[in-house]
Amino acid sequence: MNGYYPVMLQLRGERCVIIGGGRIAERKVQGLLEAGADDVLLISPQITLPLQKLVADGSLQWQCRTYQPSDAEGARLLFAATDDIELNRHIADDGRRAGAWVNTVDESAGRGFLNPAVVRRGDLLIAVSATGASPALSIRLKRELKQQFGEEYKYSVEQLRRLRDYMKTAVLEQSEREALLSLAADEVPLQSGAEIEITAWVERLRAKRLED
Ligand SMILES: C[C@@]1(CC(=O)O)c2cc3[nH]c(cc4nc(cc5[nH]c(cc(n2)[C@H]1CCC(=O)O)[C@@](C)(CC(=O)O)[C@@H]5CCC(=O)O)C(CC(=O)O)=C4CCC(=O)O)c(CCC(=O)O)c3CC(=O)O
Ligand SMILES: NC(=O)C1=CN([C@@H]2O[C@H](COP(=O)(O)OP(=O)(O)OC[C@H]3O[C@@H](n4cnc5c(N)ncnc54)[C@H](O)[C@@H]3O)[C@@H](O)[C@H]2O)C=CC1
Repeated sequence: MNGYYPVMLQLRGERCVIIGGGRIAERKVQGLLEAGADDVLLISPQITLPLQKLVADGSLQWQCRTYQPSDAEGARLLFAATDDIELNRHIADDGRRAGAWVNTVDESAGRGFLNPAVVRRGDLLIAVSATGASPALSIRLKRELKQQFGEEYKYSVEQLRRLRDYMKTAVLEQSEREALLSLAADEVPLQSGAEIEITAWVERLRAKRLED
């Protein structure tokens, strides 16, 4: 079995290298930038118009040339995103030898990582993967999740974070903190509006806990 282990990576300061500059490379670059990656290098003799715009505004570094094996060196994440399966396989091998995590956009995948379909609502990040069996299913589930977890979750998760930060110092007993945070999570999605007054919220949750 080829298993998969989900993780949330922080990419700030980490070098991400994409080989190829077509529609698929464009989607990979967009995903990286949405995740806060700030050292993204793309190598390709041709790139799409949206990619050119990202180069122009400084979000993306571009070397206008074909791939060479040393490109894998120093990459944390490496994307083999050309339209040449053989070449993608070579890029993947070079990348693994250089110690990078490799994403291959075609069936030459082999060992490495896959990109899930992603819904972002502020700090809430929902990722779905059919691990290669069906990108179409991942896209459908993403559409459904977007409807189920609307924009109001951004506000809700912000408030939950504030509450939790506050409780770390204000509610010292761990079992109580856990119970209150669990009750607060049950209240989500919150009606978005002004910032919730935290001490009143904690008192309300305490009262609710006693009721239960
Ligand atoms: C294994 C994986 C590796 C990887 O790329 O990470 C992979 C591989 C392949 N995709 C192919 C096809 C398509 N992929 C998409 C779309 C997405 N593909 C994504 C991920 C993944 N795709 C990984 C597995 C994820 C999983 O299974 O859940 C998404 C979720 C994330 C992303 O790419 O960032 C993104 C949606 C983003 C969004 O909308 O949110 C579309 C639709 C479209 O482009 O609009 C099509 C056309 C329809 C179809 O074929 O189903 C092909 C055949 C290529 C060919 O025919 O030549 C291969 C190669 C193969 O399977 O052999
Ligand atoms: N993973 C996924 O979600 C999907 C993957 N695919 C696969 O992705 C591949 C790429 O698709 P597109 O981006 O639409 O293709 P495309 O033809 O638009 O782009 C290919 C890019 O690779 C570059 N390239 C070619 N040779 C190169 C080299 N030696 N060095 C550096 N760059 C080079 C080209 O200049 C071009 O920018 C497809 O062949 C297909 O197998 C297709 C659909 C979805």
